[in-house]
Amino acid sequence: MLDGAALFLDFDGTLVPLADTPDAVHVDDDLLSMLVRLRDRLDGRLAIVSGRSIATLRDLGFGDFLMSGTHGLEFAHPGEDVKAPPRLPAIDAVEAAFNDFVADKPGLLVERKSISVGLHFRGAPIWGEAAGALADLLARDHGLALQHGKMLYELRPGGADKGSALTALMQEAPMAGGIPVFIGDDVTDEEGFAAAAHLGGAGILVGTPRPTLASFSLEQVAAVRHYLMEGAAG
Ligand SMILES: O=P(O)(O)OC[C@H]1O[C@H](O[C@H]2O[C@H](CO)[C@@H](O)[C@H](O)[C@H]2O)[C@H](O)[C@@H](O)[C@@H]1O
Repeated sequence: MLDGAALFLDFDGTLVPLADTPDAVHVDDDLLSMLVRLRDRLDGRLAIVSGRSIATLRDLGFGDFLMSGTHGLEFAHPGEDVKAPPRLPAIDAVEAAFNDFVADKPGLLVERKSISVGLHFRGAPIWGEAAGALADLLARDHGLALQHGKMLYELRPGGADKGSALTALMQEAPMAGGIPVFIGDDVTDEEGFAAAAHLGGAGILVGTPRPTLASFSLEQVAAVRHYLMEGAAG
């Protein structure tokens, strides 16, 4: 089924299971070597499209891959510099406000990212509503985009999403000419599903069924890995 595809892969919750904290995920060598084999079969048409920053994705082992990071704001080809907007002073102000908020609330976590900042409440779900209210207020005060995630609120510059990333990458080598297939699990992946469908391809939703713009589904990360492995083996 993947023959002819231009494959766009989300990271957290798609290639690796969700973990308690952002730093607790593990990328195994088997995953990386399988993705390399699959990319070879697809004549290079494989990209990682994540909410993570490209710096973090490179640290996790994806340095050799075409990538878009921070929900469509960053781009990088293997071995090349990251193309990204600058880190705004407003992001530093939000990070300071988030740090004040979490100071007396064990379990909450502030994730400093290259050009954005996340407030995680997986470790203290009781604070989810208050975290959302704060994130919403700060987004409006500072003119930033509020990105919803899984047990996460993230503030970032607007003007891009995973759909715009897919559309941009489809216009150039190596993705151009393929049929776009976007695999992801989160709400931030919905724009990717929509853009893939708009260009004649499709989205694949990972995880529990929900209203989605994806046309297909896979039930969990293990099923994604199996599906990709079969694609890599041909
Ligand atoms: O677009 P993705 O690759 O799925 O990245 C989205 C966000 O993923 C990370 O947060 C999520 O995964 C964490 C580790 O499993 C989990 O603890 C957290 O609850 C999830 O929301 C990452 O930390 C964010 O920066 C990404 O934006």
